Amino acid sequence: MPLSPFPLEILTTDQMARADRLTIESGVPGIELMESAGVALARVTTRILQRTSGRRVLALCGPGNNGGDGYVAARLLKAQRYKVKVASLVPPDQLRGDAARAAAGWAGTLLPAQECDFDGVDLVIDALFGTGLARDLDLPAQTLVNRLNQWRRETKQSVVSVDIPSGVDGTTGAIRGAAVEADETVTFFRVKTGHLLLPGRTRCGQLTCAHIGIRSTTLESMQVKTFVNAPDLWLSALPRPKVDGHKYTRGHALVVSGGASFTGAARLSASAALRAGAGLVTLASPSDALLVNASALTSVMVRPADGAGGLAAVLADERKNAVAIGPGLGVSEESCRQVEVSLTPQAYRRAAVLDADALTSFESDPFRLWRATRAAPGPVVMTPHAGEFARLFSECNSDRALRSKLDRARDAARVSGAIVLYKGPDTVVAAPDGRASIQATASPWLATAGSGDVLTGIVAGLLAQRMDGFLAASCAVWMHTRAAELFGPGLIADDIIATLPRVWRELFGVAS
Ligand SMILES: NC(=O)C1=CN([C@@H]2O[C@H](COP(=O)(O)OP(=O)(O)OC[C@H]3O[C@@H](n4cnc5c(N)ncnc54)[C@H](O)[C@@H]3O)[C@@H](O)[C@H]2O)[C@@H](O)CC1
Ligand SMILES: Nc1ncnc2c1ncn2[C@@H]1O[C@H](COP(=O)(O)OP(=O)(O)O)[C@@H](O)[C@H]1O
Ligand SMILES: [K+]
Repeated sequence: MPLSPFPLEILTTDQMARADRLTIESGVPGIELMESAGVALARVTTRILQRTSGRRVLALCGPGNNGGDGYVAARLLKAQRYKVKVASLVPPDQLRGDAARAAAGWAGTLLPAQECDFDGVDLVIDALFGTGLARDLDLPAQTLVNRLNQWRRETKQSVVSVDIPSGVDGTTGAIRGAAVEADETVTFFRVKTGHLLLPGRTRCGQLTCAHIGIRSTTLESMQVKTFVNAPDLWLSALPRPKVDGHKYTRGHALVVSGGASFTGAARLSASAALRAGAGLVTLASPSDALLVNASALTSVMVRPADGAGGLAAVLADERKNAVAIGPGLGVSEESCRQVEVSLTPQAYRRAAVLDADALTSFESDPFRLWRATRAAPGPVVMTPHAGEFARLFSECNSDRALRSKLDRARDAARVSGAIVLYKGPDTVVAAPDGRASIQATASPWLATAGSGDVLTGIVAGLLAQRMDGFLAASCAVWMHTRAAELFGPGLIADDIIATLPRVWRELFGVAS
């Protein structure tokens, strides 16, 4: 299990441009960086060509430095006796700076991209646009990209994108008119937000991040707060049971159940909280659901609690240091009151996870919820999916073409004062202090009823063990995905819970 597939920091395109600039100012010539980028690109390309026994390469080169990388790789591949052609989107005399120097080093076939022919080509290098893409592709570029995608689908030949598939916005992950569908993408120094956020993520294919001589220290002045969600981010904060500990030192999570016909969701959360390591888990159940809950649970305790008053009575026990509320709760005024009770300021730092109906119940008055989340005594994690996010954070959700999921989640964290875990295949966790993580792997098997309830429980279990709220939410997302990856096809929500021990074994480095 790799601790992280990439270095942890994720950059915007502006931050990447700054890292380039600082490196060049520190004395490394830009052409050297471009040469290293071309070497990394040629290496990935050669690996694919050897695997597929391909020999004929077409490099599509654009007007900027991304095109420059393409020229360097073309030269290196030709030197290895591959049959290489370059097709340029602009007349080469329009190139400037390092890109012009790289193009001057190309001594082979050069055609206008609009006239290029994909027939007989084994692999295409997409070096049209990289992180300098500033607007939607114009029509000729869109036509070229669409032709390339069609050729790839029909022939099943490979496309390798330089830095980012052309047409994907490197910061938001949005598609600017049209975008290349790549089999592999080679980026440099650090991944960009647009590589990990949808829909850009689906265009990258296999993503690798190459070292080209930019030093990590260039990031020191930038205060990067966006991270790949991987064990490196939170492993040192992961709770471990202590030899001299007991169940109360591992925390006590309280999960709030819905009424008699909606109990399954909260039971999934409760069992997941236990598997995530909470020492004790209690299910607070309406009286009419007590029997069904009690008969379906063994390790989880069940206590009667009717409405907000009943919940307040159960929560009078300070040892219950994390609450999970929302799955199967029902949308109602009483649910709002139960959420407010869960977040009531206390002398001690009780944490809370709000999901599903705990969020939707505040749809008509989100500010009422923000008042409660802002006043809460401990970390609060909200876990909306896209629908719940749109309902609750309509103000943060505007300008979707310009503002990424990451930006919107950060705004939501700022207005609510809570940690926002915005679900989806590209789950973002954003904290009010500006930290954010993006999950870099996804398992489509998670798209199954109840998997969100399990995630809520995992977050609650980690919070009960007093893990930092942002790290607990990020870790929960990773464990949830990892369990789904390990289990694979056929997964239902219960299987995520059953697979958590394997995930723990991996994290603690114990052979299974
Ligand atoms: N600056 C550096 O030191 C390094 C940069 N590298 C490469 O340089 C790339 C960034 O280079 P650039 O900043 O030159 O940017 P790009 O090469 O991504 O594209 C910028 C060029 O495209 C034009 N352009 C932008 N959007 C357009 C659109 N929609 N339609 C038509 N033209 C458009 C711009 O006017 C500019 O001429 C990276 O992606 C990477 O591949 C690498 O060589 C590593 C080192
Ligand atoms: N296609 C997908 N790929 C990866 N993860 C997904 C996908 N679809 C859903 N998920 C994840 O599955 C979970 C579903 O949660 P949610 O929508 O609340 O479902 P439910 O309410 O049924 O539990 C979330 O963690 C979400 O990120
Ligand atoms: K590209």
